[in-house]
Amino acid sequence: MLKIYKNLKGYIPHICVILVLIFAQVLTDLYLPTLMSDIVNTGIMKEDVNYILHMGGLMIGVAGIGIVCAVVAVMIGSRVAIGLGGILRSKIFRHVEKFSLHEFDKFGSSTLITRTTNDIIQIQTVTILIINMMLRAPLTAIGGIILAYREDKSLTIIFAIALPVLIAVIAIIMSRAMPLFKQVQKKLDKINLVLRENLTGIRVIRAFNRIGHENARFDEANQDLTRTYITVNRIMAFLMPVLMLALNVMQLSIIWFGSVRVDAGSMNIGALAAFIQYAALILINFIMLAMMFIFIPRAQAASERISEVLETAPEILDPAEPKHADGEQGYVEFRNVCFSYQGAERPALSGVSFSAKPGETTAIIGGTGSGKSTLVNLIPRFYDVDEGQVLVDGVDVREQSQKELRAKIGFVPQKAILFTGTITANLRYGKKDATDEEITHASEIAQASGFVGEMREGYDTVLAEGGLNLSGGQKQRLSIARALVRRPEIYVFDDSFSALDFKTDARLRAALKKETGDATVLIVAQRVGTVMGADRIIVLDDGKVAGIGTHEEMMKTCEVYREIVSSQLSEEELA
Ligand SMILES: Nc1ncnc2c1ncn2[C@@H]1O[C@H](COP(=O)(O)OP(=O)(O)OP(=O)(O)O)[C@@H](O)[C@H]1O
Repeated sequence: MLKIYKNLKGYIPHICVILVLIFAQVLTDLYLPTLMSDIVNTGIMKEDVNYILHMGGLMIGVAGIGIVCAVVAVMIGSRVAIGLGGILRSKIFRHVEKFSLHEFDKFGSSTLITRTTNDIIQIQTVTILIINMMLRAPLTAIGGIILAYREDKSLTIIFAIALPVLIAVIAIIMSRAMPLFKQVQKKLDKINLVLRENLTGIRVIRAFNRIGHENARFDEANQDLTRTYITVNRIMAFLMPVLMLALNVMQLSIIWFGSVRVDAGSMNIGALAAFIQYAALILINFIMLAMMFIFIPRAQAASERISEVLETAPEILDPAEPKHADGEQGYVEFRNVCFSYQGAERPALSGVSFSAKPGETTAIIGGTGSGKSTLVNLIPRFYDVDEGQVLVDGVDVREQSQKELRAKIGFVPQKAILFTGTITANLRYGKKDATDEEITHASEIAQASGFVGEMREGYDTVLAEGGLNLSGGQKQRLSIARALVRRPEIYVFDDSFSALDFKTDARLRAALKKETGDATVLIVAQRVGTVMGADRIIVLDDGKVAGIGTHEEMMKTCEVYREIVSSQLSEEELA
């Protein structure tokens, strides 16, 4: 947790003010019983009404100062805690932005979201408590003991007996509750996971009639959490009564032994009244400290999870001195590339070599899982190769700045991802200053202008989260248009025509050919029809290149390609 609190550097002045305020409030809390003792001894015993009124007024004033200090301290404390939450959220967001896909794969997106939201809220809540209680509780308890000792030394023995017993009871209760609190955190994570999977997979769940199964899965996680919560609360239920019992026993003992001492003339009534108040103050602050320790383990778990994200170094970093590719534009070359995903048994790609030049279309075809997407993901350096080299414009991608490299590429991912906002905003995503003409032109080529024109708001139509209000094919076409607006040197279409019907696919490719005249085009496809016209077809089989050449050459020389062609023809013929 200390690591997390290093982020509070900018709030040091605030924290200093809070500490001063809390110190002042503790002084007022501790001063009040002394004033009351004076009222009893001097005012009431001597029936001096003026003294009572004077001291009563002073008490109200002191209490007022205490209240103001407490309120202002809580207000500033909350600001600091919420500020810390803001800092952490932005740090995680910025750090995660630098992650390579390997780190995303390692964490998974759902836990990254929980860590950025839920975990930070936990820390915020505990920070408010810590700021307000960490100093106040021990200071008041210690100050109370000292002042009580000053009022009457022998009566302080009651504290010496009661407090260790009390600490032992709190320690026993907490030692049982703490591990359960940690479990609660983990079980909350489980519920979040089930819930997220349910929300994102709702269509699949309904289509497969698995609502009952999912309900059972949720109920199991829910009941598990509820059971742990109940056990924790059962244990915690002892805390308050035990503390209240201790408070009452302590006060009873103080009154009993105190009155004996008053009777014997060794103590005055004022001191006894003050003593009772100090006892209450000490105990209440012990309770507060105990409460704080309930929340700390939760925040501890949350801060460990946050630190884990922040301490994960992104695998893909820019070189110290990035090289610029001068002269050559649009050259992509793979030299004996091998690549494996973390923890995978077999390499996703091995010994892949080919080169693509400007003005040429290179198509990549192969069965599912043969490594097509993996191959194109290496061009914008989403992952680093294990062996060999990927060169863009003659320079190894690892030696270029990621920004410069990616600026050269118009990437259309396999899953069309659009953002909440208008269609225009989505199409300008890769080129902020694109003109309206550029946008309509790109949409025409991507065969998107037709359906956009039919929408009531046209290009100003607001897309729902992830483009939910569009069909799969419409999303793909907008995603293609977004890449076209950029007019990059290299186009990468990762199975981007799969959701289009044959006619639209053909029209789009014909328009694309004219548009991408001088650029380098890489197309990943499943359909032979999409790749047939390419200058070069790379046939992948189980991560290895099974053949490279034109359609005609491949038909003659590549068995795997012939199999793909014949399987598709027969499928279409059968249909
Ligand atoms: N993020 C990942 N982590 C681990 N393994 C992965 C990951 N992505 C892909 N793989 C594995 O790498 C291999 C190649 O996957 P890839 O996505 O490149 O295939 P593909 O040819 O594009 O398949 P498809 O046509 O189904 O999209 C597969 O065996 C797959 O299971």
